[in-house]
Amino acid sequence: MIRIAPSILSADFARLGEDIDRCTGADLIHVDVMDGHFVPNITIGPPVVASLKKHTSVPLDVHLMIANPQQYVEAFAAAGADIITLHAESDVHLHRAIHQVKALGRQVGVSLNPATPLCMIEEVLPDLDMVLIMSVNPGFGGQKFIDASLDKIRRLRAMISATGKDISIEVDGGVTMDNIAQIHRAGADTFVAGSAIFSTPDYGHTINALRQQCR
Ligand SMILES: O=C(CO)[C@H](O)[C@H](O)COP(=O)(O)O
Ligand SMILES: [Fe+2]
Repeated sequence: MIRIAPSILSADFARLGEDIDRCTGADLIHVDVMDGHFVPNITIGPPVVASLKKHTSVPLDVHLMIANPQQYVEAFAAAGADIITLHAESDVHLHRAIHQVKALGRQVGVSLNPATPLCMIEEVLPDLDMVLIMSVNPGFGGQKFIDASLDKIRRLRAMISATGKDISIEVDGGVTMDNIAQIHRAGADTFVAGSAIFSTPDYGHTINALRQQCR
């Protein structure tokens, strides 16, 4: 399975619906939620997710880069998030937060910053639908892929194999036409791409080309 998830952080917020419609072939729409505390940037909240839900049938992949995620999980689930991903660094009670998302009937992911080791999720890995490896420091689009992420993805794939469960590895940050095949070979199956898609004239064509690079 290969999933391409355009990150609307790089879309034109004044024409969000139109930009999403132009993402033909997208498997997920990646929604970056930033609060100005956990990361040094502010983006969007549940009302925008609710509007997107009404606009598109593509599943919404909500990446929470916020402090106290447990306080907001219910609102994002009610707004229509299909996958809710929290950062391991943002909640010392990660187990509770994961089970809060599951109890709301949503798929759950946990994200790790580039400096956070894989052992942070060892105890909760079998509970997860997805692990999101940040391949840039979160907060902004258009940054360069951190090459050390490749080895981290390989080690995570081995950890997942040992669980015997079907857990996705999503990679977010600096994914391009030039490196997506290498990231796929390392073990990732879900690819977030913001600037690599929204800086091109034909988003659908670029999504298809990114997928073809993995084949
Ligand atoms: O979570 C994110 C940043 O914190 C974004 O999803 C990510 O940066 C995508 O942008 P690009 O593909 O341009 O790197
Ligand atoms: Fe993201």
